[in-house]
Amino acid sequence: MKLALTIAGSDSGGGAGIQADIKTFSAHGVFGMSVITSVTAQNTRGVIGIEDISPEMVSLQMQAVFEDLYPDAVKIGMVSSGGIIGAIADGLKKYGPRKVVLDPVMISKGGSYLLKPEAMNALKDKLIPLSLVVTPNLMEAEALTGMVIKTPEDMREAARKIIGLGAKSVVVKGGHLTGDALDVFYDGHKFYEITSERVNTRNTHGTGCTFSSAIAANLALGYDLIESVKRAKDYITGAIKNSLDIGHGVGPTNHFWRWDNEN
Ligand SMILES: Nc1ncnc2c1ncn2[C@@H]1O[C@H](COP(=O)(O)OP(=O)(O)O)[C@@H](O)[C@H]1O
Ligand SMILES: Cc1ncc(COP(=O)(O)OP(=O)(O)O)c(N)n1
Repeated sequence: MKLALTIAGSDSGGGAGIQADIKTFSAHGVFGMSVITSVTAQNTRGVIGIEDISPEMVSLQMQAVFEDLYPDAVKIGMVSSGGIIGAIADGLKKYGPRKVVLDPVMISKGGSYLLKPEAMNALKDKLIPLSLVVTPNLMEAEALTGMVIKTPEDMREAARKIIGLGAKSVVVKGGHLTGDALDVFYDGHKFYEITSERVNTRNTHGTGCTFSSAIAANLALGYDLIESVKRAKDYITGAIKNSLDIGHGVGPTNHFWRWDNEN
């Protein structure tokens, strides 16, 4: 059995964060574990409350996981504060996992800050250099680079700049552009354009979480990085095509679509 760890926030509505990550790991046949950074009161309509876990408790959760169940891959999502980022960075340096996927979550679709603005520099300086791949959406790539991103060439330029921050590789996600859903992967040497048809749905809650945890699941299974990104793209496309019209707002991705289609 392969093991994957998510270090992220809890979404009470089950569509994003830890809950989306664990469902994604399970759908890949990977045993999921969690280090919870923050508890959000959230549903398909948005976030109504956030309470962070203490940095000390984040460190203890990492200790508990790494000193017994050492993960084959790690995904990092909502990290909220500078103190939590420091605790995660210290844990990563102490335990040394190599396959680390960083989804630099900043603001929810509804506009709530999931990363405190004053923690942006800590994310850049402490977590990006420890990651194998960073997966910003367009707004996150703009915040990391100071660029305005509107075209695939802008996405490639942003990817170059993010490699300049110390990332080993990057996927700039084009989910918020128009036209095909184009993601740009760059490993510092070569660009890959990974495209799918755009699914016409409002139910896209948790897309970034699902995509990054699918990359981590595939890395845990032993696929190389570019193959893991391609397989994650197939997974997220299916999860959006079959997304769930539940709740009264933006519904979540569906992790049971392969199972549903087979049964
Ligand atoms: N409507 C859509 N149709 C197909 N793919 C999409 C759609 N929206 C997002 N994606 C894909 O989902 C993944 C997550 O992207 P995105 O939604 O931009 O992330 P985030 O949730 O971090 O904002 C990317 O692979 C992106 O291309
Ligand atoms: C607890 C928590 N973590 C991350 C997110 C962001 O999720 P994401 O997949 O980027 O999607 P949306 O918020 O944009 O739906 C979150 N909302 N909650």
